[in-house]
Amino acid sequence: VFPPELLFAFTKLFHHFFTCFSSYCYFDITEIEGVNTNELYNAVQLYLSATAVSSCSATSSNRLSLTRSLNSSAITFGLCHNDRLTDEFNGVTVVWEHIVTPRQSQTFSWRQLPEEKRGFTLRINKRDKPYVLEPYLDFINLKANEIRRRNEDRLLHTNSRGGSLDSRGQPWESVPFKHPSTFDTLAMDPVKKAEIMTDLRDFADGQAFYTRTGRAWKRGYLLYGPPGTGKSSMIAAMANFLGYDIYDLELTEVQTNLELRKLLMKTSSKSIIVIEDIDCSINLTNRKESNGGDRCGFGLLDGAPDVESGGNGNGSITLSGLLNFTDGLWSCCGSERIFVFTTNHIEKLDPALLRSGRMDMHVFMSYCSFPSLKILLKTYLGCTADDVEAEVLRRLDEVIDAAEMTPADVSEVLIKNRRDKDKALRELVEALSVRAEKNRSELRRREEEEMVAEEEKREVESRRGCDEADDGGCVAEETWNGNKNIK
Ligand SMILES: Nc1ncnc2c1ncn2[C@@H]1O[C@H](COP(=O)(O)OP(=O)(O)OP(=O)(O)O)[C@@H](O)[C@H]1O
Ligand SMILES: [Mg+2]
Repeated sequence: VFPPELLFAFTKLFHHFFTCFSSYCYFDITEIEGVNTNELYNAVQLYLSATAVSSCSATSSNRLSLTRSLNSSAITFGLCHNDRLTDEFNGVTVVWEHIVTPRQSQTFSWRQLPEEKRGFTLRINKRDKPYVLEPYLDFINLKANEIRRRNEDRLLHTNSRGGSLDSRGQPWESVPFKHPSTFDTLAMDPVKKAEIMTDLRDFADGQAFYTRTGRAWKRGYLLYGPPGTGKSSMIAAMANFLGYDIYDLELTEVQTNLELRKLLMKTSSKSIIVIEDIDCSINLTNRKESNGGDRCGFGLLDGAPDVESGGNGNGSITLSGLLNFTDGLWSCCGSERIFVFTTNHIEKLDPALLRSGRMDMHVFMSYCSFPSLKILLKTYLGCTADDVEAEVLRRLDEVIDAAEMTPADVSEVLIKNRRDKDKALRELVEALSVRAEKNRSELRRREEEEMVAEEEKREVESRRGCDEADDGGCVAEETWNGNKNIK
């Protein structure tokens, strides 16, 4: 009945009247501001998605919307249109309302806008506003970033172009990281595994501790052991456990210490920086030429010379360059980073690289032990120790250590026979027994060889002793005779 102008004026007046007497203040956070997406809207949406699912009863209805964005493996929950949610922060209760209204027909815009106008309205008591609003919004941003990281798939970065930059000024190339390895599937001693998981959790939650103790927020792990014992799988499990990205640093592609430093500066926080096979990631022949005769190239190996042509770190990668990379001033240009080095030969590495502060935790990845075998049986055959015949279990326990088989070899036997559990176990016992017998006979052969060598050595020594004794005897006699003669 009202003409539109009058209705508008009336609404405005009512709103003004209402605001004057209301004890609440309202904040509108619209999805699009002008033509730009409002970051705060996205943050609030993510934050409320976590709050909504944990407190479904706090919403004004029992309905939540579900979404999954492209390439994300996580599902997010959201408030339905025009729904409300009550939240609490520092003892203050606030109310969120999700408001969706149809957009008026568009005239011209540089950007196609959605058909609906979406926004959140935050209701706070006026007396709480001065001390709650800002910290609450900061808190929301922080939580939203955490959720974003959890929802997004991990990224695997690599420096395949060495240290040179692409058109966006990035030295790293990235692909989605979808390695399925987790600590549940990793076969290793459960006590050691729990220790590593606690260490990682303490590290991730340890910002205050690192600040208080004046340490850079970083940690180094050295994974060492024979090939196929799960070093790379462990790195993937670590990344999945913490939700960190991985930077796989190919050292052979990096030419200078400066490039190495630039690569480090371009890594993000909450990431794992990996150098695999650190003892042999260098092409010795190429390095020999460019280094002008440095026999070990990078000088990473124990006792190798640390030649730095030019003296300013610009000539080639050196041990000192790598040491600074892991524990120098530049290593803390970001935060919350883990360095992981892997090697098959720990004894070849320079002690400086292994010291605490650089490699804080040394993890030996061993041949398959009985506890590790039980984990593999569970993941590959879906059976626990109780499902396996006592005699078979006893036999496995008997031969597993002597067999010195890697988890990679054991899992190969299980993969081949995964459809027939009994056959898999039979073949595994067979393979382990054969390997154990081979190792034992090899050991016997070596012991016999050592015994023979020892025997020969003793014989030679006793013959030499005898000869010397003979020689000594003659001399003594001669001397005696001589002396006697002289006498
Ligand atoms: N401890 C383990 N737990 C579960 N699976 C393992 C383990 N060790 C090896 N494997 C299996 O064997 C394969 C090889 O393992 P991985 O690449 O992690 O070994 P590695 O120690 O990194 O070997 P290398 O020293 O040759 O790089 C993987 O596909 C993995 O499935
Ligand atoms: Mg590996």
